[in-house]
Amino acid sequence: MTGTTDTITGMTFQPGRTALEAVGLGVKYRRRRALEDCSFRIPAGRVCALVGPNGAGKSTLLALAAGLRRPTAGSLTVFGGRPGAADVRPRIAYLSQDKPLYPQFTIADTLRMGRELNPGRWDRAAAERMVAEGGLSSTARVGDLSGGQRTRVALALAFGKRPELLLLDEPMADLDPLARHELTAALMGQAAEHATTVVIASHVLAELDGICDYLLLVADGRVRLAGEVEDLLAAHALLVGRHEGPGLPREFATHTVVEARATGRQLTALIRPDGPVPERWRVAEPSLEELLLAHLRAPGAPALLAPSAEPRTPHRPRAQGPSQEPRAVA
Ligand SMILES: Nc1ncnc2c1ncn2[C@@H]1O[C@H](COP(=O)(O)OP(=O)(O)OP(=O)(O)O)[C@@H](O)[C@H]1O
Repeated sequence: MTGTTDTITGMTFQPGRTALEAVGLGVKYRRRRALEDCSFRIPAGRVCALVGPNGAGKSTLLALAAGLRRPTAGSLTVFGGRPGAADVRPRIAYLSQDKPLYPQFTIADTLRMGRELNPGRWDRAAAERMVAEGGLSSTARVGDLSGGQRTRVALALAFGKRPELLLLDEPMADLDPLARHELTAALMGQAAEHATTVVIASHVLAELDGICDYLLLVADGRVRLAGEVEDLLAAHALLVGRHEGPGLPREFATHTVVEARATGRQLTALIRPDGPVPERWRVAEPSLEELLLAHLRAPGAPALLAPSAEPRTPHRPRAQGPSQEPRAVA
């Protein structure tokens, strides 16, 4: 496999291949708009953080990518195909927030089901390792497990499928810190070993730092930031300086101000600099958490797509007809 190795994640990725591409993507639930005119691309082999406030559209986006829902406008493709298509679906593993499992099954029954549902691609060793590392007995009933233990079994099913695209909807929410740490390591190991593309929705911003090399920030159904974490961080600057009177300092006029906050006599601003910043400001590159928090607090800030996140398919808006109405989840 030809590709470049990421220095943070150790993963091999192929910048030319596209895992996910959205063009003018929209979803409406009856009258409610969950996603609107979203266009972005996630290159294959990336570990992408999907971030946004409650109700931003993250779960909707993951359900679309898993082929469980259809867009009401635009398109979303996975490895160039329709997510629900017979040749694409086996390449995707999706772990929803509610992690559906059969409570009456034992862990062994559950893994056997995984093997039967994924003939020819089931990685028994990976699935069993995931269960064993949690100290779980294969004879334990799923219904008797704690929330975190069920998450582990659900992840074992997802890993066992040996997916090319792993979609995780807040997978760590009910795990204790140690289990989170272990599962993150297992996830990264799997992803690095098999060059899996991972899209992971999470509200725990600190947890994403160091795991993810790609970012998709959505707010109010729209894409706000998309691209390599490194590039997005480098495109921003955190300024700290003296607050002199009301309003934004005049020297900010040439820059894009994402957010500016005054605390007493101090002003802290996250900007996208366009040219030099006067010396009176202390300038630092923001952390991922600072970048995300500033954008979450300032939903009106202009969106930014890195070149690698620009879709390659041209956007041709179509009139919406009855055939584009929402359909039931498969
Ligand atoms: N089945 C549904 N029927 C009607 N509206 C829905 C449905 N599912 C989601 N929505 C609405 O669509 C919008 C996006 O929801 P979604 O669950 O995708 O957001 P989210 O970013 O995953 O939120 P959270 O972080 O709270 O999980 C919200 O306004 C939500 O109320």
